Amino acid sequence: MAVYTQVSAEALADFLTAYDVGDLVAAKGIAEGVSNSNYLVETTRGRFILTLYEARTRAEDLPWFVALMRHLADAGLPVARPVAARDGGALRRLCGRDACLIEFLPGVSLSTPTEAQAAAVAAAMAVMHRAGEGFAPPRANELGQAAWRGMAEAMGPRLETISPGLRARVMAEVTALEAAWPHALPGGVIHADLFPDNVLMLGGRVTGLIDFYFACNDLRAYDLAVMETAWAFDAADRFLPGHAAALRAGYGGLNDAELAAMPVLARGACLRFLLSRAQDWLDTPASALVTRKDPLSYLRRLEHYAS
Ligand SMILES: Nc1ncnc2c1ncn2[C@@H]1O[C@H](COP(=O)(O)OP(=O)(O)O)[C@@H](O)[C@H]1O
Ligand SMILES: N[C@@H](CCOP(=O)(O)O)C(=O)O
Repeated sequence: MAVYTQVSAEALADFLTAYDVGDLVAAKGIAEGVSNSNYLVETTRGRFILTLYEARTRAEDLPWFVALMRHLADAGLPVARPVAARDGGALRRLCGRDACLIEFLPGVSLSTPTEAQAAAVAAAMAVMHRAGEGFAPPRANELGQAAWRGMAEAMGPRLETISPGLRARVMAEVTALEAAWPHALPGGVIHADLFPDNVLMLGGRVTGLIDFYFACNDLRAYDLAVMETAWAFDAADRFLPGHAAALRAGYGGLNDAELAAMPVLARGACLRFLLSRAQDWLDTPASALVTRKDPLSYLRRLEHYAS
């Protein structure tokens, strides 16, 4: 359960007075998520998501994320709009954190998506990439290829406490990807974390693309590669070729260079999530109500591409 910051009913009711959203009826911490604290808030006027931003999300990036969510919602994508307070601002402070009240979207996250559902989400990603063309300024990917060596070195020998040999394997992969990374592919605004738990669906319809807090400018095909590592493996980390093919068909329009680079991009995506999961594995405070994700699941997926 991702609730790092506990919000009392009194503090929440007071927070809501800054908005024209009615009075507090109920609030519950949300079980899903890893990075930030989220509450489902019900008021006399409807439902909202309250997000309190934790350490990994930098305060100076928040206006960019808010602007991007609005830009994509304006373009017709199923992206939640941050709610403006009476003073016009979308970002406020609550319990010592930056906080945002966000439109609630219908739908559920899938644990075992079908090929058709994967294709529908990849198609939505392609629309999102096109909608991002008009969005500026660019934001660098802080967890992109250039960051991986530093992330790995910062954990250093502690990687061995997760699994013996992990440090050497990670460093070898960092080096291999530094040599092989296809920097010249088409770039743009990408989501960078479009896992099944960041998509809401009703049947075959995509009703929500959420959690834009890793969004940035990077290679578009890398965004699809991130999706492949998350949507095209089963719970035992076995590759699902039908899902991978459905993702590429749903996205459409990859050029030859992008198609040829997909295995390298997918290795990079695996390394990125292996590294961030390892950080969380080693650093999550015991008091946090959060289910840490298994870094070694992403090592097994990495070996699929690297072997
Ligand atoms: N706009 C929204 N509408 C409905 N549910 C949402 C919305 N935003 C988040 N959620 C719910 O909250 C959960 C955690 O949100 P998420 O942004 O993924 O958190 P984190 O940043 O911690 O990963 C999601 O899995 C979803 O269940
Ligand atoms: N999708 C990542 C976790 C990132 O956390 P999120 O809750 O912000 O999506 C992973 O699976 O490692």
